[in-house]
Formats: sequence, C-alpha cells, structure tokens
Amino acid sequence: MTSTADLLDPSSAAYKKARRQFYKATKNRPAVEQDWTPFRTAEKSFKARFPPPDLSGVLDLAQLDPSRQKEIERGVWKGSTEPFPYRRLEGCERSICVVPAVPGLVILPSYLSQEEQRQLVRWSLERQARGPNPTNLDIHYRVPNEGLWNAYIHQKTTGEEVTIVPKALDSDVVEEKSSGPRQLVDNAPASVETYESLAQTPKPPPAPSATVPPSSPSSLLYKLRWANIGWYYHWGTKQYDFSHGKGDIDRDLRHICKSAVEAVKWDQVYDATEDFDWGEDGNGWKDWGETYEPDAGIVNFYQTKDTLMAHVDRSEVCKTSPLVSVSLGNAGIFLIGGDTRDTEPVPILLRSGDVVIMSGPCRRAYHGVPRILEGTLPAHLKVGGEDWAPFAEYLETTRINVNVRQVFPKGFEAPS
Ligand SMILES: O=C(O)CCC(=O)C(=O)O
Ligand SMILES: [Fe+2]
Repeated sequence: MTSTADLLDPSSAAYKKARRQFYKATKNRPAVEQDWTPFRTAEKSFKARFPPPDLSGVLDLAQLDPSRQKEIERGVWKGSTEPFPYRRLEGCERSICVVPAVPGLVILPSYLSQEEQRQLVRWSLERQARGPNPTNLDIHYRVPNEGLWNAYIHQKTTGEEVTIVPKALDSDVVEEKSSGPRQLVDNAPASVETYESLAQTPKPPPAPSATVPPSSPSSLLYKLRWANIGWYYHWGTKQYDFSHGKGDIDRDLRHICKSAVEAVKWDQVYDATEDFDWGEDGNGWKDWGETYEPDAGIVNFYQTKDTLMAHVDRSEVCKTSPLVSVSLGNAGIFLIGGDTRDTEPVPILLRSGDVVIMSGPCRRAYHGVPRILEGTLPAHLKVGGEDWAPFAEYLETTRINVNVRQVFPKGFEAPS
C-alpha cells in the first residue's frame, strides 16, 4: 500500500504515478474555475488527491503540545503553528485560542483526554447510533433494535449470519428515481418569531430507497454517516421536528459541552466585538453560565473519502449560543468563513480530542470539512482494553465528529 509519506514526496514513484494520472484525467480542465467562490476554491484545493494539499496555511495547534509530537510524526500530515493571526486566551487552565478573522470561534486543542476520547467513540457507536435515535441508515433499512454496531459485534463474535433488509421491501412509498442533481433545500433561518410556522410545516418521513440491496452489518457500518442527538432533525425540510418530543442528551456529553463552555474566558473572546448585536439572545455570552443548555446535535461519521460541503447551521432558534464540536479518530481539515461563500475561509487541522466552539457572530458562518487526513489515527485509539480491537479497526478509516447545539433558549415554552 502507498503510504502518506510517499504520496507527499515528489521524488517517490507513487507521487509520479499520481501526477501522471492527474494530468491524464484533467487534460483540458483549468485548475481554478472562474466562477468558484473563495470558499469553493479552498474546498477544491484540500479535497484534491493530486497535487496533495499543501497544509502550510492550515492552523495545527497540536504541534505546540509536546505530548502529541509522536502522534503528529506518525500521521505525516502537518499544518503550521503560525499560518494566520490567532490569539491565546490568558489565564485559562487549558490552551484556548481565538482567531480574530472569525469572531466568536474558539479552539480548545487537546481538550479531551485519551480515555475520554475512547469513551466518546464507544458511546457514539454503541449507544447513540441506535434506536430511538434516527441514523441515516434507518431511512433505508430495518436496522435491528440493538443498533448497527451491536449487531456487527454480535455477528463478529458468534459467527451468525445477520442480514439487514431494505425497508422498501414492505413499504408503500419508495424514493422516486431522481433525475439530475440533488435538490438543495434552502431553509429559512429559525428564530423565536418563526417558531410557529416551523412547527406547522409538514414533515413527511423520508421515503426508503427502492434500490439498496440486503446487506450485512459489516458492510453497512462503513455507510453509517450520522446519528441524531436530542431534538429530532428533519433533513427533508432542514427543520427540527418537534412532534417527536425531545430526545435525551447523554449526561456525560452534556458535561463535556458545559465544561468546555465554562473553560473559556468569554470576556477575552468578545473584547473586540462589543458592538455585536445579540438580538433576541439578550446579553449573549454574559449569561451563558445560566442560559447555555445543549439540547440537540448530530454525530457525524466520516470515512476518509467523505467530505462535508460548505453550509450554515441555522435551524436552531438560538442563533448565537455555543455550538460545541468534538473531533475523534482521524484528523480532518475544517474550513470556516463568513456570512457568504465569498469570504475566504480559514483552514484548521482538527485532531482527535480537539474541541471547537462556534458562537455569537460566527454561529451562522459558512463552514465545512473538505478533507479527512488518511493515516492520522493516533496510537491511543489503535490500542485500548481487551474489547477495543473492533473499534480500532473501524477507526482506522474513520473520523467521528460530535456536534452539539442549543435549539431553544433555556426555559422556552413551545406554544401549543
Ligand atoms: O465534522 C465537523 O467538524 C463539522 C460538522 C458540522 O459542521 C455539522 O455537523 O454541522
Ligand atoms: Fe455544521
């Protein structure tokens, strides 16, 4: 197998082969299209298999942490410790950084311990990616009650054949064959005023695909893409579906999010943005000690070729309260810009255990993940206790992101 180091070395045979293939495939195509926005141009450059992306402009704060040097060396991919201006908050117990170009963005590198990372990986697969929490696979398959991961482990340990059948086999409605590109849903930003109309928008269940074949847990595992946390998110309308009631937020996850928000000295984050209008979110950061309460989110599962395109998370009624995002497994490149795709985004290398908080002015900024960096799984996730082996094997090609939001102001009573 070709190693990451070979692919990054212009004198290696693997690099030269990739270059030949690239020139053949792109003979008449310009490297940058005229009509690409700055965000799109950045996405394209990090996504590219050839030339391998240049990470010298990517902020990589783990490099400042002496305990992570081995992890970085082994993973080969490296960013920079000074690609663009950023500032370290003073007097915090943890290393916490802000980027002046993206007000409200906070980075907490190495926030989770190795043990906390393993626990959160376990929780994501064993307990969150299963009923009653919807996952992307539930739309198309009758996933057993125990959830996909537990079915997979069951099959692995007993050798029993398990087949997961498509829902379309006994469903009255199936997905229509789509022609042309996927329809984009442009959802209205949520707010207290629009709550009523959001609640009344019909939210039909998504139709199962008529073409997916019966599959084994071990093959479906690599197609797991997301699991819902808390309030149910309806992908068809990009709105929360309040009719299902409020899903639980795991106690430990809530604690991680709340303690990350408490660890930040917000007066320093917001000292240069005094004139920001917090709108219906009142005093903003000054009240987060009392008002911040995570109530929804998503676990994203990425395989190394997956990407997450530029988007804004604007379905939450709370427009400014912290969104806490935890990275696990392989590293990824996170881009975050401004109100439109015309703002050039800053690239940040997120490694396992790093936490990012999007708050205030950048809570509705465009962001995305154009690249998962293959081969960057840290050693502490390759080995663990006795039953860690299946997690290690799955993580070898995976990045997990736990993305937690606040939909409603604390104490908000939905009008009935
Ligand atoms: O994977 C990430 O780091 C970001 C995920 C994200 O933006 C989302 O789930 O909305
Ligand atoms: Fe997002």
